[in-house]
Amino acid sequence: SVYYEKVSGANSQLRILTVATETNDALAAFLASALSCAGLPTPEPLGLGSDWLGGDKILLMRRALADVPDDQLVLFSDAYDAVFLAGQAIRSAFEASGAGVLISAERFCWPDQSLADKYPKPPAGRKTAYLNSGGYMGKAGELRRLLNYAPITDSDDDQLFLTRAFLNPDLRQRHRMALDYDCSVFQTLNGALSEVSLRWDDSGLGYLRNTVTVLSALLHGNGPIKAEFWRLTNYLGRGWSDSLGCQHCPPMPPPTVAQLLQRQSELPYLTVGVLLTDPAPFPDLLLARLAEQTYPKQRIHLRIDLGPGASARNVHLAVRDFIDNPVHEYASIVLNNASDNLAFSPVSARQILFDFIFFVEPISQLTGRDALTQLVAVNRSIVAPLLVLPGKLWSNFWGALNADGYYARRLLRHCQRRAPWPVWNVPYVSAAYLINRRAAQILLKAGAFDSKRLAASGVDYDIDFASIARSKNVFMHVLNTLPFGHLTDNSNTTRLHASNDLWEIWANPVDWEHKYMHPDYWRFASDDAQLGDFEQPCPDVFWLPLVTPSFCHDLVAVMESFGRWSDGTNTDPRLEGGYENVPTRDIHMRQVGWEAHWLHFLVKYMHPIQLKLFQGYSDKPWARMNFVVRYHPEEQKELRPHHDASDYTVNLALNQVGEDFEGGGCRFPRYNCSVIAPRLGWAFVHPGRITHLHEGLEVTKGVRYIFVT
Ligand SMILES: O=C(O)CCC(=O)C(=O)O
Ligand SMILES: [Fe+2]
Repeated sequence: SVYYEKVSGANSQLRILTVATETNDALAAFLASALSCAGLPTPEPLGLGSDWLGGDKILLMRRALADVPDDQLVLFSDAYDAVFLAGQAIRSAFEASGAGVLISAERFCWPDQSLADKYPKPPAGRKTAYLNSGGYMGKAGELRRLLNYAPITDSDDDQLFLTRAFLNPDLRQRHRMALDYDCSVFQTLNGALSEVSLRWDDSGLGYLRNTVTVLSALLHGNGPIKAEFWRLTNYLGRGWSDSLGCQHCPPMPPPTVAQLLQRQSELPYLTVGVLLTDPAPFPDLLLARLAEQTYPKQRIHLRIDLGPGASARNVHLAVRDFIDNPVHEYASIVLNNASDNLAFSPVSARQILFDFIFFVEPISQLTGRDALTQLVAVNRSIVAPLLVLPGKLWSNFWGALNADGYYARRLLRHCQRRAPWPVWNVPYVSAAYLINRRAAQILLKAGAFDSKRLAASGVDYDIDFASIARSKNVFMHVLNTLPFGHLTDNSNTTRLHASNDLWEIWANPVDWEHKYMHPDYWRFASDDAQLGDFEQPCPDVFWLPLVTPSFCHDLVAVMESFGRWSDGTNTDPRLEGGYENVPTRDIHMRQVGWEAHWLHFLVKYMHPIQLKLFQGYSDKPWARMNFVVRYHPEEQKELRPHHDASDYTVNLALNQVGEDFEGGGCRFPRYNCSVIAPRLGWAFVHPGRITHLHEGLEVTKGVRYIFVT
């Protein structure tokens, strides 16, 4: 898609010829750049649909020039790594050069280095001593004669062919061949990156300044610097304006949900592929957030791949729950329980029948409900919503690569800023991205989805995928129009427990809080809240909304699957003294490997509350005893009056009176007062000693779980 408005009509005084065997994003960028420059005609691609061979470039040009009038000015440029920066300047620069044929110059002698000392010396201060065949211009008659100076076959090297002509003094003189040492038309970038710099003009548009010579008209990303070249193009050719944002981007705002629903039957079909093949923190949130996307589900074919990396019980439960939920109304749902060791799910031909494929990896949490809608609206080959690991310098795109194709630098200059349609061409995206059908077909053909080839290569699949996309000129973009969501860190995600997300309290605190902190907790923890805001069911016993039902459910699941409840006698080998004065049937947090996590919880979430409830007790809380108690009429049904060995005790209800059990509660005899209707996910907090003797009341039916600390 080209969104440029043509600034002026074609210039009959110049024709631009290029060779392009296939259409791709690089060719589109080349064409679009010409359209964005005043005074340039639309480039004419030669050779579309044919196979690529070096000598073809010369042969195709000879053929194309055959019927062009002799005095027609013609510019040839490579198509896949070049963009125009200026239009009118080309003609004047050519005329000023006085050359019959002006040829692009670069810093490296290639492909035959032994020819280097045959070259004439460049003017003082110029390092572009050697010929580059990616760009040249001249009158058609002159070019035709030059290109026919010797026979060439399609497998010959075009640069060598032109080099030999240039190094022949007779030919050089006859055709008045000159290298563009000043880069006045042809700016080659290989080896010159440190000598060009991005500048901003008065209207905020980016342009490139060559610090040695001049402003050039045609930028050529020759050699192995493609990622740097495409990075620069984000800002050039009216690509970015400081005030207006992305200029390559569609001028309209994205469609609203209402508009979408109106034209639902015209909307493209999507395959959404959720790749739960690696450890997946918060799989339930991931799926729920996907289900909350505004893009109409009737246009989405959902495919979930479960791989060995996601073997955790909670992942399977989340997927089961999600698929069993009938409200989703997807066009189809397929669950693929991969038994083999696939690193990356293959894309089937069937999926490519649809207009787009959206890949979602286990570390993507798409909280922005319009993400899919906007990605579809920008319709790029590959486009990723910008996702960042909260509070960390880790994102799902990279701004630059090292020589091995791995991470070198994250940031583009402006990508962190939201503006109308900022779409950035980047050398690597991951975690969540939309691929349009045309790009998917190219990538499929190139083997990007071939898991056997990938496994044999031993390369990480994201690195492999991005490098294939780059090699095929399938551009990867990152979009930053909305807060689309965030990444999770799954590098230490455990799969050992019944409810692994509880263990994510350090690695992924944002989602942890979303899933596990009671939504009303924050009100009580805020600076405004005071002692008087806490309900007191009994004197100096304070109600506190602390955690969600999910927390309660998950913790009970962990305990029950662990299963080694104490026997309720006074002998307790888990304690230092081996003796428990007031035993309960319980499991300690330490036994399930979640003690440090809970102690962290106390410091992070109980400390602010403690400061309000017990003025002057400003030390960070710590607890020796952290355990879940199970009361059951036939096991332990009550607990005799006692004091706790604590300054204060937190007693958290993990299930619900009336539903899960009858009876129970906690009685404080000194006040003749009981907390008999514990609220799920709420804790009551009371002093442990002296005044707050307390007892656990009898459970008459069912099972009561509490978490005491
Ligand atoms: O059953 C209750 O709520 C009281 C539990 C208790 O006091 C304890 O475990 O120390
Ligand atoms: Fe107690």
